[in-house]
Amino acid sequence: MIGFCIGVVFKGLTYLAVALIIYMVYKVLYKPWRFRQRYKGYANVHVSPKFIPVLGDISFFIQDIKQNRVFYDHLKDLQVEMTKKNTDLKAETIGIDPVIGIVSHKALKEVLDQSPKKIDRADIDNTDFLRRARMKMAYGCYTNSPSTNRTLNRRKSTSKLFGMNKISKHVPMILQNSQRILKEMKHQGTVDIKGIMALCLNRILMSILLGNDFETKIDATHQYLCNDGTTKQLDICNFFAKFTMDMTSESGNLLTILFPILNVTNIVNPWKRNHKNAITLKNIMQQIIARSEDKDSFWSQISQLNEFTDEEILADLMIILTAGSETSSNCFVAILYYLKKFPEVKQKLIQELEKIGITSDCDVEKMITADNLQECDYLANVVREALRIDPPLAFTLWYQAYEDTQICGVPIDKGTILRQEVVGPNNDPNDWLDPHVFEPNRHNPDSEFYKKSQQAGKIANAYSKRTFGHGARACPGALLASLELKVFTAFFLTQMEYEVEKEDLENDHIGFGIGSLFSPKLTVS
Ligand code: HEM
Repeated sequence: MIGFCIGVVFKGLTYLAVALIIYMVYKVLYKPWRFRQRYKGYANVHVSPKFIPVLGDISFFIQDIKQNRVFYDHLKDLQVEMTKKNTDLKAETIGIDPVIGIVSHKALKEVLDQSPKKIDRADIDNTDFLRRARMKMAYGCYTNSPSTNRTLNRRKSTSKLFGMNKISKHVPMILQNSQRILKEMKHQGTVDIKGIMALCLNRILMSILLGNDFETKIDATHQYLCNDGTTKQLDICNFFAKFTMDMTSESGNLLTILFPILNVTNIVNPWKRNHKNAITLKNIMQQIIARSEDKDSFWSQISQLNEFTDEEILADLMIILTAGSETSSNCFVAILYYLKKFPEVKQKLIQELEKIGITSDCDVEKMITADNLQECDYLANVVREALRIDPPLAFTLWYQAYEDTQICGVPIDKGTILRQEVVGPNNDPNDWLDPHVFEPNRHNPDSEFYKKSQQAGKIANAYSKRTFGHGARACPGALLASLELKVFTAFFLTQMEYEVEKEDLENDHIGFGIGSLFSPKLTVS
């Protein structure tokens, strides 16, 4: 009897092993190989020269990191190559999953013309491989769904609150948080600027979304389950920041790429622990919402509409919190870095700010106002230039073909996943003169640099600027992000002295977009 049972178990295990091998051969080797072979036949599609099983095109990102370059640096070189060859699309495998990158202006225009009927935001929640960490943080949010009427109404209800007239009233609160962070920075001396700015942005967004009294309505700290098995007591903003970091590393976990089922079921660590932290975070947010007296918060305004369920609003606020913190904070780090690297730009900016009275000894609350910042054209162009040269997201979010279609004559099957390229086109030497130089005047049509660019035939159009995406699902937070960046720049530039390490300043392949391992240490005084 025992022998019989062992035999059955052995047979079962053998079948399981064979099934696993067949699955791996099909998914890891055949499917990505087949995808590459198919698109190699099209002259206007870029396919990387070598087939690398398991990692696919992720291997190029890893190579960059090994060479002390920011992980998306190779995309700038690749863009030069692709433009020369009139490439419209890129067929790449992200790990083992095939993805089409929208490269040329022509391809982007064709995609937008086919949206939302044929090509639209992917059904992220219901596509196992797309439902990676960051998107999973806000399961059920509108961002994870194609553009149905309900999705668009949800998007509209929050986007309305991001209009200039609504957000400019937040300038004093953004300033207060900047002052609080500056105090913490001065106290620490040398700071991890990316981490500390992300914290600042978290506080700002929590105030706007959940209520300006959010810190007073909950316990001071909450138990966070760390990935080394220990626990930490963290306040809500540090909780959120740590959670975002752990979710980022979860999305890069090779097992997540090979077995998306782990990512969906959350039954083993680190997925299990991250999932428990997600539940804690949601509970804390629910407590704040229930207790906040701020009738002007996004939560209050949207729930008063009585159009959406509490679950829906909470998921949407969660994705806004995720989408709006690290993006803006990383871009501000890029601004601080580039101002040190290009001191003549910093000088010019300080002169412009001084002209309207924003100086080191001014009353910042009186002088740094939405109206005054509106006057600062050079400041606006500094922000635009940072967003161009080092966009926080190297690509847009995921899109999907909902019918068989074509882009620039290339067949795209129903179900294909797509995304718009950002960092390459933003730095394309075909459109931009000296794209690696931080030159705010390239955005000023009256400047000498702009005229020189035009004479050299470098004429950037809307599709050369991809930082916030294009189309009906482009970033709804662009105005808020730009305003925050202007306030931070005006405030921190005039209220502190800082030094960036020489090694970082001399590295021409550095960048601070999401996922970058670079975080310059700043010495603040
Ligand atoms: C410098 C800062 C930011 C950058 C560079 C940025 C960039 C982007 C990009 C590239 C997308 C994808 C667009 C697409 O898939 O076509 C996106 C989507 C989104 N962003 Fe931003 N973003 C920033 C700040 C913000 C802020 C401050 C908020 C809100 C407070 C925000 C909220 C969102 C949301 C909700 C989406 C999803 C839109 C949808 O699915 O319809 N972002 N962002």
